[in-house]
Amino acid sequence: MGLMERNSTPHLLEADGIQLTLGGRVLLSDVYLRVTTGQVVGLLGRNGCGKSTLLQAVFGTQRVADASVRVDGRRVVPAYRQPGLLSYLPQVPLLPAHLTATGAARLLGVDVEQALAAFPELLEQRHRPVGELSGGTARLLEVLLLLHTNTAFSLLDEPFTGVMPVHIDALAQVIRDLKQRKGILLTDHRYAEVLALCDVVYLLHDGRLECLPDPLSGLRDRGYLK
Ligand SMILES: Nc1ncnc2c1ncn2[C@@H]1O[C@H](COP(=O)(O)OP(=O)(O)OP(=O)(O)O)[C@@H](O)[C@H]1O
Repeated sequence: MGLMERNSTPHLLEADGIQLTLGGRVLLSDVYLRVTTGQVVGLLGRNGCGKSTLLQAVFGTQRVADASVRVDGRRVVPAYRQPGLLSYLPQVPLLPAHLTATGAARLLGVDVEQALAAFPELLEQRHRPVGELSGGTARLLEVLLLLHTNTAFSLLDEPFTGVMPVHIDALAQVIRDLKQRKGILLTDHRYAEVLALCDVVYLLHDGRLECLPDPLSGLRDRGYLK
């Protein structure tokens, strides 16, 4: 039984003291990150600054010595092993080309009609292999399925990439609706969409993670936005 079935009380996901050197470069050195259920949290930073690596460190597929990832104060490393805790959407395509949306949803324990309800044209294609969908449509499908998994938290690496603007708006609304029952940590370079959607915004810079109290002016002051 997953965290979400046990009770409807809020949960807290924390990553703390994540230090990582890759290829001789200190990538993550001073990281504290928290996400609660009911929140959408954004993670921003330049290309190559380590956002994907940080998501993988939280999920547990990137091994980090002495990583402290906690749920409700209890250490869970690797976190992916904890049933009902995390779903993770990597930056690269996730679903095998031969799988249909219906088949993928079944594997993930997701109700496909519910997951795709806001996108009728995608729902109509639920019996087609993913490999026959356009790149942006396949990405949208992956994001929707991962969001609808029965986990307390979802980690999404670039959910908006390749998705057309009108669908990004609808997807943002799905995320807003779903945060009633889960916490969502996402990274994306679509800053306007991220700022409009997120309750909390972190900036990763030179290995340090900074929570921006006023994201718009914080990003402008640091030269990330004009
Ligand atoms: N196994 C590895 N060995 C050495 N360097 C690595 C390894 N994996 C990733 N890197 C490097 O770590 C850095 C961070 O990569 P990462 O994908 O986490 O960045 P990112 O912030 O998600 O970037 P983007 O916004 O471009 O997706 C990059 O410079 C990358 O080349």
